[in-house]
Amino acid sequence: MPQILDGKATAAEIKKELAERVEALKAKGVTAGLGTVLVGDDPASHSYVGGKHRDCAEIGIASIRKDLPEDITQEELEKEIEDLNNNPECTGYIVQLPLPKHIDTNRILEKIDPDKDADGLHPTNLGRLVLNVGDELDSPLPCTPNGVIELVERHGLSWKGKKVAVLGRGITVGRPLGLLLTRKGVNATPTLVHTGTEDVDGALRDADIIVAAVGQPHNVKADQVKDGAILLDVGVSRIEDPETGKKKLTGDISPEAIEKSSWYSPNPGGVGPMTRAMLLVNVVETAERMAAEQ
Ligand SMILES: Nc1nc2c(c(=O)[nH]1)N[C@@H](CN(C=O)c1ccc(C(=O)N[C@@H](CCC(=O)O)C(=O)O)cc1)CN2
Repeated sequence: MPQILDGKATAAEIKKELAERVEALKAKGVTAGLGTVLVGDDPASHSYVGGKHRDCAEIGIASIRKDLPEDITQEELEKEIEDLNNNPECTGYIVQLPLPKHIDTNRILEKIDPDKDADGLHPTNLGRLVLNVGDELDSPLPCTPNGVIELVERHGLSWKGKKVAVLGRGITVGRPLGLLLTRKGVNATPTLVHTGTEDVDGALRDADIIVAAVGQPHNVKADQVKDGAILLDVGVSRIEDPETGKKKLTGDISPEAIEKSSWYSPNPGGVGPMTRAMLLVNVVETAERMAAEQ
């Protein structure tokens, strides 16, 4: 019977720890403040950003919210970014992804002040992750990959020496996760599996741990998973529930594959809540660095 990697409970534990650090910052006269930039009307993005602000309120972090129209120009959006760079009440911020197609996302990410980058997606911070394999990092880590690592470790499991197949090579999950897995404190051996991979089945069957982040419902099948593997389900899809006829969230891993695992993260309730918790970690750590420099 597979055991559950409980993201909700683990995120709650992390938030409790962070609330104490937020209080300690306040005692030093520093209030951490998260800014969010949300462009357009995508309901899922609105719901994620709403969740981020609720989390902040729960642990005493202030909120600055910029909800902007779908037809905003690149130049106007860059001005909004500049505004957050210069706002002392905003100690860290994120630009909710994806952005509309007419916006150059990489140029926007590059405009974020790397010292206020709460998502760890600025090229300087990704570069620090590439350059520094061994020592403690004093820069933010991308939230979902960091949440995946933490979720496994907080259940008493280790990545050390494990063969890990990461399904997907996107910028918010697959690519940075590959970098995190090879850090000296983690010491796993990742294989990035993507649309150009010839032997997908072989790579998955060989893996001790599979992280699936493609957003295709039940894409990982039982015959692709070795008995006792650990399965982390990151991708999200909305499918029709055959019993109710209503849309429901589901992950990339099929129920039959989960049956063969030793541990799995449910979706929803696994990596999603950890993504939110790791954002709070970045906001608190950024504010702590600012406080230390005062
Ligand atoms: N700037 C960023 N954009 C996006 C990121 C990111 O890390 N930074 N990741 C995703 C979306 N995301 C956060 O922004 C996110 C996704 C899912 C969840 C979550 O808690 N999901 C719940 C289910 C929620 C529901 O019921 O709708 C779960 O898995 O239990 C949180 C955050 C893309 N964009």
